[in-house]
This record gives sequence, structure tokens and C-alpha cells, in this order.
Amino acid sequence: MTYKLILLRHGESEWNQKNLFTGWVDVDVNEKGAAEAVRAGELLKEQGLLPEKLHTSLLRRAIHTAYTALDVADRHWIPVERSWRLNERHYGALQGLNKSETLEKYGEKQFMEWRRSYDVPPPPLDKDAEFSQWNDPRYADIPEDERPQTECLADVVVRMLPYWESNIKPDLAAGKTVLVTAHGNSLRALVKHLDEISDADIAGLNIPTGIPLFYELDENFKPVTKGGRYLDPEAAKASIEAVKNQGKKK
Ligand SMILES: O=C(O)[C@@H](CO)OP(=O)(O)O
Repeated sequence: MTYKLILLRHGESEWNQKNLFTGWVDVDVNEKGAAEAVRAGELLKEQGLLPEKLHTSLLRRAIHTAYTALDVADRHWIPVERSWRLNERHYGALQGLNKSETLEKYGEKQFMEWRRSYDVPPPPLDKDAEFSQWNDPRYADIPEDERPQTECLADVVVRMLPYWESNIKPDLAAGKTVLVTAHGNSLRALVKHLDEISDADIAGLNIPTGIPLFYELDENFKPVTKGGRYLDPEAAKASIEAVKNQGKKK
């Protein structure tokens, strides 16, 4: 018996396009992102990977990507669960800043430490700052001592894993094909766990926008093939490079 898990990062967002740190800021997908979501749905359909349960974050770029992809695959009707635990990493005081300007201002080392180190969070974002979500009603249920003002990837692993264990795994165990539609860094956290990637090596892993990543999992929820399989490997390769080089783009 194996389990079927599909991971999907939202399609390109308005702020991916503008090259801004996004985190918990609730921007939508842009035109390219919407087209990526359509393509994702076509890939699911073509390859016969039809989700039976959807898990998403609380952010519209993930919610809209999932809706579009599932609509195209005729699976818009499946049950859905959403959780802040699948949200993008909270990017702290970097939220809303331009990635190229941040790279120029602080230098490559500091930039990469904030962006890809496992355990160094960016400076915290003030609760009343323009791009703060502190008072957003959708997060009112998160106790204040757990509600982030910044996060490193290690923090994302800590808040995401309980959801994986208690909400996603049971659906897989029930034999359902599960789609998780989330974000670059929340999916990096999940892939790190699944593929047992070290704290150092996870820095080199980037997730492309809008391309389904399929994992077949064994009875211990371990990948049959490490790294899974992108449903469009060529497109994934190109997009991974683009994500990697984001700071360098103007
Ligand atoms: O800005 C962000 O929230 C993330 C994902 O878009 O960016 P990065 O890849 O730099 O972690």
C-alpha cells in the first residue's frame, strides 16, 4: 500500500513579479500565476492524479491556485481544510521590501542568511507596521505567544509538522489522494521532513511556482523516490533557477 501526496506552490504572485519579500502579506496570483494554476490542473488531469482532499494555507494566492487547478481537473467539489500552519514563512521586517535592494543594502551573506539559512530569522515586524498581520482576524485563534512577527525555516517546521501529523497524514492513511497547496517555504519545510534533508542542505532547495510535485509514500510515510516527481520536470527546472536568482533580478 502506498499513499499519494501532491504538493503545489501557488502560481506566481503579484509580489513575486515585483520581487518583494511577501511572507504573510495576502497578495493574489498575477496573470502568469493564474495560467500556471490552469496548467497545474491540466497536468493533474492528464496524469490521472485526481485529488480527493485539499489542504491549503489561509492566503489567497494558495487558495486561488488550488481552486483554479481543481476546477480545471473537475475536482472543485472535494473537501477542503485550511490552516495558518501551511502559510508562507512570516518574513518579519523584510515583508514588503524589494529583494534586489535588500541584497544591495545588506550584502550577499546577510541576504542569504535571512532568505535561506535554517535558523536565523529576519528582524521581527512591529505589530502595527504597514505589512503586519498581528490584528488580522484570521489569526485571532493563534495564541499571542505562538503568533509570529518573524520566522526562520526551523520555526516553520515546528508549526507545520503538527498539522502534517494530525490533519494531512490521517487523510493519506484513509487512502485519499491529497493535494497540499501552499508556499515556497512552508513546502520547503515539508519536503525537508519527507526527504530527511539536513539543516545545511535545505538552503539549496527551491520550489517552483505552480508545478505539482508528486510524492508516492510508503507505509511509513517515507517517499518511495526521494525528491518526488514534478509533473512537468522541464518547466520545474527553469522555474527553480528563477526562484534561486530572485535577489539578483531588477
Ligand atoms: O517572499 C517570500 O515570501 C518567499 C516566497 O515568495 O520568498 P523567498 O523565496 O525569497 O523565500
